[in-house]
Amino acid sequence: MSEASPGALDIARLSTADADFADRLEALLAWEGVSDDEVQHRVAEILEAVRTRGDAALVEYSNRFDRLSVSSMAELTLGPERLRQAFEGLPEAQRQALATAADRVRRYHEHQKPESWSYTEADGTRLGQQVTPLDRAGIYVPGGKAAYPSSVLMNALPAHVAGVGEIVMVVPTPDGVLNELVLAAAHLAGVDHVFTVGGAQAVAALAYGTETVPRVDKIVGPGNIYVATAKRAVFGQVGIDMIAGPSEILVISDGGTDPDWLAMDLFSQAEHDEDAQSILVSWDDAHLEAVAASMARLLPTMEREAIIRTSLAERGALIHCRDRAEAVALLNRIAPEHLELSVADPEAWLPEVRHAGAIFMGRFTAEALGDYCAGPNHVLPTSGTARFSSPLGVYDFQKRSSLIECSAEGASGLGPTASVLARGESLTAHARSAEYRIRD
Ligand SMILES: NC(=O)c1ccc[n+]([C@@H]2O[C@H](COP(=O)([O-])OP(=O)(O)OC[C@H]3O[C@@H](n4cnc5c(N)ncnc54)[C@H](O)[C@@H]3O)[C@@H](O)[C@H]2O)c1
Ligand SMILES: N[C@H](CO)Cc1c[nH]c[nH+]1
Ligand SMILES: [Zn+2]
Repeated sequence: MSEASPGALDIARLSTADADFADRLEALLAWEGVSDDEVQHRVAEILEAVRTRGDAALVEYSNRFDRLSVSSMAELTLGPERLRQAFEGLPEAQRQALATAADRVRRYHEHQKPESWSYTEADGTRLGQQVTPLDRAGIYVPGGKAAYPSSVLMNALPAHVAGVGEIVMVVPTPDGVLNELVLAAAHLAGVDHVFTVGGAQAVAALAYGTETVPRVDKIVGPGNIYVATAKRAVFGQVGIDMIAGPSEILVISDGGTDPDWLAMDLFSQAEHDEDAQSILVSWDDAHLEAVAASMARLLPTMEREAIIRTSLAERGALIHCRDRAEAVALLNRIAPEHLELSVADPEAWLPEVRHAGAIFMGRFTAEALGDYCAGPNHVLPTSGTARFSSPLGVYDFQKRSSLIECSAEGASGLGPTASVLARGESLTAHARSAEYRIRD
C-alpha cells in the first residue's frame, strides 16, 4: 500500500473483475492485532512485573508510557466524589447528551437480559439453567489517542443491567490529562472504582490484582495492540469479552446516497486510528467516482486529516463489484465490525447478511449514531471475528449454571442408561453411583 500524500486522495481502487482481485482483497484485510513478536515480548514482561511487584510496577509503567510523574497509586485513583463533581461540572448540553445516550443504551440492553429457566418432566425431574451475574468486572476504556466517554457507557451499562456486583474501570490519562466527560460518564454508569492506568499494565492489574486494584473476574473493552495482546495473554486467569481492535466500516451503496454523506461515514471510522479500515463497495462506477471526489474535497476540512489520510492510504479501499450478489459475497467475506447498507431496500438484504458486528440499515442510519446513542453496543468484533463473535452485551457479564434435580423415580429411570455408558468408559464408580439409585 502507498504512503499518504497531502492534497490528493490516496486510497486503493479494486474491482472484482480484476484477475488479482482475490489476492488484493486478502492483502487489504490482513491485519493481526496481536501477533507482533516484539509487542508480545514487551507485554509478557509488563504482565510479569505487575503480577509480581503490583502497585510499584503499575506506577512505573504508567509514568513511562503515559508520561506521568506520580509516586503512588493514590495519585492514580479516583473516588466517587470526584466522578460526581465531573458530572455536575459539565456544561448543560454535555450533561444532557450523556444522560440521553445512557438512557437509550440502558433501555436497549434491558431487552438482552436472559432469564433463568427450568422445566419439569413427567416423573418430577426438574432441569434448567440459572443465570448469575459476575461478582466483579473490569472495564478497559481506551484513552491513548482519543478519549471515549461513550465507551464508558457501552462497557459499564450492560454490566449494570446484568447485575454485576462491582465494576472497576481503568483508563489511561496520557500526560496526566483527565477527561471530565469520561469521569462524568463513569458517574452516570455507576462505576465503583476508577484507576487512571492503561495499556498492558492496566490489564495485568485487573487480571492479577495489586495492593490497590482489586482482581476482577472478567476484563472487557476495546484497546490498542498492547491492550489486545495483554487481554489474550491473561485469558484463563480471567475471562475476556473479545479482541476488539481498530475500528472498521464497510459501506455498501446502491448509488442513491449523497456522496458527501458516504465520504463522511468512511472518514468517521478512519479518524479513530491510522490502523482503522474504511471500505466502500458499489456496482455503480460513477457513484464510486463521486464519493472519491467528495472525499478529496472534504479531507482538508477534517480536524484529524493526517490520521484519516494514513488510514485510507494504508487500509482503505473503494471496490467496484458487478452486482448486488457480489456485494453480498464480499460483505460476508469481510465480516466487518460495522456494515452500512446504504441501499433502498436494506430489509431485503438482511437474510443474506451472515457476518457483521452491527448492521446499519438505510441511508439515514449513519454509523456514528450507533457509536454514541442509538442504543446497541459499540464494542464490536473486528478483523473478521464477527464470523464467531457478537457485540458486547449483558450476556458477557453473566454466566449460566445448569440445574438438575432428579426425583426418586427420575433417578431410577436414568440409572440404567448412565450405568451402561459409564461401564463402557470403564468408570466403575460412576456406574455404581448411578446404580445405587435404581429402584428394585
Ligand atoms: N472496537 C471498539 O469498540 C472501539 C471503541 C473505541 C476505540 N477503539 C479502538 O481502540 C484503540 C484505542 O487505542 P489508543 O492507543 O487510543 O488507547 P489505549 O488506551 O488502547 O492504549 C493506550 C495505552 O497503550 C500503552 N502503550 C502505548 N505505547 C506503548 C508502548 N510503546 N509500549 C507499551 N505500551 C504502550 C500505554 O500504556 C497507553 O496507556 C484504537 O485502535 C481505536 O480504534 C475501538
Ligand atoms: N467506532 C468505535 C467502535 O469501533 C466507537 C466509538 C467511540 N467513539 C466514537 N466511536
Ligand atoms: Zn467511531
